[in-house]
Amino acid sequence: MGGFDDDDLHDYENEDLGFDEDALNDDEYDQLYDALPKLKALAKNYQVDEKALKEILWSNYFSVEDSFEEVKQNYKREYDEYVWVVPDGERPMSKLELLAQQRRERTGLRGLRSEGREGLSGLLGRVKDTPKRERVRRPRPTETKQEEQTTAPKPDEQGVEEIQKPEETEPICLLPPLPSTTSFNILTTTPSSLISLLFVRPTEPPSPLPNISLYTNSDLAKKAAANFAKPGPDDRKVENLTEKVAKIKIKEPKPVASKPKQKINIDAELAKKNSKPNLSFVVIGHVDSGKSTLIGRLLYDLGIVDSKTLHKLTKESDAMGKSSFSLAWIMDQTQEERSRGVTVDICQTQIETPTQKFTIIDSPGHKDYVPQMINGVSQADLAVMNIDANSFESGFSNQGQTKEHLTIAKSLGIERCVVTINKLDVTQWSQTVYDAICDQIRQFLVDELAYDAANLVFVPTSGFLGDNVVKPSKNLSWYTGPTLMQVLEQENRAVSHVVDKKSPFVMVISDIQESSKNDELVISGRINSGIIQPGESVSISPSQEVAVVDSISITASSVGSSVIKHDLQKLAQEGEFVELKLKKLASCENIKIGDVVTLASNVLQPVKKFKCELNLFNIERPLLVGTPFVLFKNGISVPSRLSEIESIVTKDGRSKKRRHLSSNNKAVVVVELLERELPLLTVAQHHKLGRVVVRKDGLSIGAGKILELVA
Ligand SMILES: Nc1nc2c(ncn2[C@@H]2O[C@H](COP(=O)(O)OP(=O)(O)OP(=O)(O)O)[C@@H](O)[C@H]2O)c(=O)[nH]1
Repeated sequence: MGGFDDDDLHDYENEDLGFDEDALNDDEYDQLYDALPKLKALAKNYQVDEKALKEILWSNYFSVEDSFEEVKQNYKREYDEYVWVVPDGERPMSKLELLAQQRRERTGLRGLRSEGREGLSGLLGRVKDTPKRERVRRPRPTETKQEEQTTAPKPDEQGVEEIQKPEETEPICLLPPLPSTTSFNILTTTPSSLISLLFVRPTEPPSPLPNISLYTNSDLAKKAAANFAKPGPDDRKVENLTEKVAKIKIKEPKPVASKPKQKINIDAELAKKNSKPNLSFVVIGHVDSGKSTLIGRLLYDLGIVDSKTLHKLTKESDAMGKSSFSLAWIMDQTQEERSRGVTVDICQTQIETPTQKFTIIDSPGHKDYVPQMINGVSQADLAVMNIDANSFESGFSNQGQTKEHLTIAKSLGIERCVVTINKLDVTQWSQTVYDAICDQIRQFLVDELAYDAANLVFVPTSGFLGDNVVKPSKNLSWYTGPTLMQVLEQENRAVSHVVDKKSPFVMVISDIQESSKNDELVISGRINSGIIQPGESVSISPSQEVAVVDSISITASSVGSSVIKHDLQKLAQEGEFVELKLKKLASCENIKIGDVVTLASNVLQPVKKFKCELNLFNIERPLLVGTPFVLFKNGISVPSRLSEIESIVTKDGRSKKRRHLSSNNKAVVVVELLERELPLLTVAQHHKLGRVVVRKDGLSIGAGKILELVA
């Protein structure tokens, strides 16, 4: 793969890459016209034209079976009686075939095409060749190593991999070049925005975490070599990768003293913390479904927001003509959010009941703020999908965000989901409406996203009036299940797990507060794995800055009290949202949101490329090697491109070569980050941090699991 600059990306936007019939060599022409009638016969009941069939054959290496699979996936079937099937021998000729026939008539040549027709072999596109001239055959991915060795070019045959003598000896006369085929448009009949993901249930459990091993200098090379030592189906590629991974250079961090300030009994401290399970949940859903109001109501009814505060917010919202937003303003705190009545960024708050702890993340529902919503989901264990019962269809349609949010949540490793059917006051508390919505959402979650039905809970609510949020509702007499708060307590117990204190410490920075001192900074985020104590030294990737953790604090409110407490911690553990005060930094400027903090003894090396299993949603244009997109990871976005398509994975688990990716494909690909390196973990190292979302032109087009890091 050669270099790729910004100009290339702009060029790509206006260019149709991929199939060009004129560029086929003779061998490919033979294969195309051998396979085309067979594919046409199979696809006769599908709304697909001949040009598209040719392109599909080309992209599937002329395999009729694979091409037909692609036709079935991407093209509508039409009723037999509407299809006028012309017998092959009588059908009108395409422009290409007409030219070929003219040529045959002039040369008297016979070709190889099956079914009694003369083939195009040796005729089209090669017309400028003289009969004596040797032809070049391009390599095919299915060719074996051995074949490559026997056909390896000699030094004086640069670029020529196999020399074929022409079989025909008759003189070939020249024809004008064929008009070029320009468009590559095989997915135009695909519904444009239906989001649907073929999700394969991960084999590893969602939590607790598998052991994460962050590699030190020599570990990395050893581990990579060991991983790749076993022979695989694609040995040659694996060997190359091993070589690349082994060459990763790891910067040695500057030595910083790493000793906890205080000697504590770690097990006792962890036992104390774990006596209260801790759940982080994100509220997602279509714009205006009532997410902020629902959270505001929860906080108010738990006594965390007092009447005085709510009264003040009601007066302020009244003054702005937005009185219905008073509860929402508990979470929507910025001027922009309040004046527009729309949540713009995530807002997070921690609360503590007598028996449990919760982190609540409010996310934006507007389609322009999906990146912020992705950030919120990546910090949560559980999603609460909030549905507006009064306008369910607009949120659930392909233009709405309900399906997109659910798809992203599942792709980012959220295995449990609570669905609140909200604003039921507007539907006169109708059970029929509630049941119908539950059925549709359940079907989507189970059938399309492969959620386990046992991990889904449905709750009817009115956030505005407070029905069934914390207090049971008198209006919902037909509902006998738990309130939303009771469901959250059940879920907290279900997801809680014992933290492995030996897991390496990893934390993604979600916020930074500057300090008046040059070598100090306060960073906050959720601890993704392991434990940390004041006094220990940390490394921050990608800059590899090192610092000492001076103090650790947690900010939370207790149920029944509106006082917000900032508690200093002797130790912090996985799952907690913390503020770390860092000292002795050589430079604060290099530290950014999305950076990854590890212990200084476990440096995480940033990379520019990674291999990943990419699950595509419904997309309008095929993805080809070189296609640019934006990668979302750790709360930041990075311009990237598809660097290599290794294979696509069929529904029955077989892998196939393919030159492009289309809707709902699952593929193993290599992604290249274009502007900066990122510190990444594979999905085997961390179930959640090893996942990415990709977007293009403002739409989420797919999600991936990182399989390997490539230098
Ligand atoms: N009738 C009724 N109205 C509600 C309910 N919940 C919220 N609303 C109203 O719906 C509007 C939007 O509420 P928000 O809480 O801002 O909605 P949101 O989902 O947080 O909005 P975004 O974050 O911008 O997507 C406000 O006018 C609320 O008063 C409810 O249960 N019943």
